[in-house]
Amino acid sequence: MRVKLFAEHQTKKNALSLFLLTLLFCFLGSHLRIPAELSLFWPVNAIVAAVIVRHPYLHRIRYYLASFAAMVVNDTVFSGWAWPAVTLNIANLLFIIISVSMLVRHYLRDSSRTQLGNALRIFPACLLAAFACATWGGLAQDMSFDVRFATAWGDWFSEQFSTGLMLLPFLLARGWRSLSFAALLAPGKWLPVLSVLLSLVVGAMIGGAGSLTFPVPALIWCAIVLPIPVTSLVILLTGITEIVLVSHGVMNIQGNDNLLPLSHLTSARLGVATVAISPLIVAVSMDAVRQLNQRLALRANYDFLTQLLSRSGLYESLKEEPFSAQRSVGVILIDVDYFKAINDNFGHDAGDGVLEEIALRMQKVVGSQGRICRFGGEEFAIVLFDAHAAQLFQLAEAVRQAIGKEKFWLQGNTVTVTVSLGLAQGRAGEERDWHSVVNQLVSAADKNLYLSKRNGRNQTSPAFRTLTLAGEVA
Ligand SMILES: Nc1nc2c(ncn2[C@@H]2O[C@H](COP(=O)(O)OP(=O)(O)OP(=O)(O)O)[C@@H](O)[C@H]2O)c(=O)[nH]1
Repeated sequence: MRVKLFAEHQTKKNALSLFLLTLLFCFLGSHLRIPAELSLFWPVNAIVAAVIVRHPYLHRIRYYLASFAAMVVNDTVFSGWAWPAVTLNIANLLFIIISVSMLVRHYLRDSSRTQLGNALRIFPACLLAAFACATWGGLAQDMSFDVRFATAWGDWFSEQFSTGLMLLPFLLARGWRSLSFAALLAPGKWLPVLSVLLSLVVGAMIGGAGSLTFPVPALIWCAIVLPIPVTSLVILLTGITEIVLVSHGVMNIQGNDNLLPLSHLTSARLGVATVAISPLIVAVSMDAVRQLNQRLALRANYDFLTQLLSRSGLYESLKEEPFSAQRSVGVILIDVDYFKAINDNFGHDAGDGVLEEIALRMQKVVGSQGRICRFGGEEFAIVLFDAHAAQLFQLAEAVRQAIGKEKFWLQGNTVTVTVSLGLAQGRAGEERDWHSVVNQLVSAADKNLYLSKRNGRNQTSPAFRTLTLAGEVA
């Protein structure tokens, strides 16, 4: 049974749940204090912010006050603070209010496909929220604990900014339910996670300023192969581990007393190298995306069966043809005669074979004179630029004869296959691109093709003596 902590119209339940949730994480956060007044980790602010962003009806003053009350209670009871419990927690409240205000609208609007956009918004939200929080917290700590403002500000800012940046992407990530845990067990998926672990160990052994960056390439590898929710979890755990290792002196970023006898400079150099590898990994992944796009474009622009241009491929290729209102363009539309009978008598595969063979024969005849495209089903089109009407007609006749003259071999039978053709020719005139010119010529050629069919098939219409340049298409 799932326990729902929040429901839209249950004010008391929502306030109590938020109070208890805040109290629980404040308690945990307080016990991470080492040994000074402030915590090593203060996850409460990011957690409460994420809860409110996920349940936007909690974005109300009363719920912020419930959360604030829990923080004050925790500090009063467990730390014995009185006035500082109020002043310091206003800083925490500022972080929550500012980050929620900057994220709540986008979170509702963004679909799971725009998770990246979501993640990118978290950066400025954490920056501003941490800035405000650190400024108030620094002043409050200066007054209550006599700590220098600059030192306190630095502590607050770095802690809130890093904790927010680590926790919020994880807490706001969508798509957990659609994850397949079996798929995550594939070596390709857990190897990058293992690399993150190894780089943390190596970082701890080498020490020095560069060691913090060692997991970066492995994290980018995770980002490339793992789903966003899992990547955000790995990033969160890596960040927490590094902070804990540094705070406990295991990862010595000062460069002294490291486990291996390596100098400060060696660590820095290794860190720089690690940072340099990361863009390379991103570049490799971008290249893979580009190749995929090219393959998809190729698939859309070419007909799988005949390897001729598809209809969209034809129109796409027309964009490369220099446009001029004076140039003439011709269209030959070709339709196989009684093709249904071929399918019915010899089967669909034999029909496919005929289409492939027709494509080959057309390519032999047309060569580089024009563009051939499979226009659909058993219909083809040839587009020819700057040709006279006579050339267009002669090419159409050559195609018709190349197909009709030599028999086709179908399942041990020789079969004559013929085609009917329709022609149209014109100039751009008022039109602004070849796409619309050719479109209109195809309609005209289709009417002529119908004439060829009606007059007995295996012929070209109009006959040469009646084919004249149609003039301007428009
Ligand atoms: N094998 C095969 N058949 C196809 C393909 N695309 C369309 N067809 C078939 O082509 C046939 C076209 O039939 P119709 O439009 O009746 O024309 P037809 O039999 O060629 O007769 P006419 O055009 O009037 O001479 C249909 O049976 C379609 O199923 C394909 O890719 N492969």
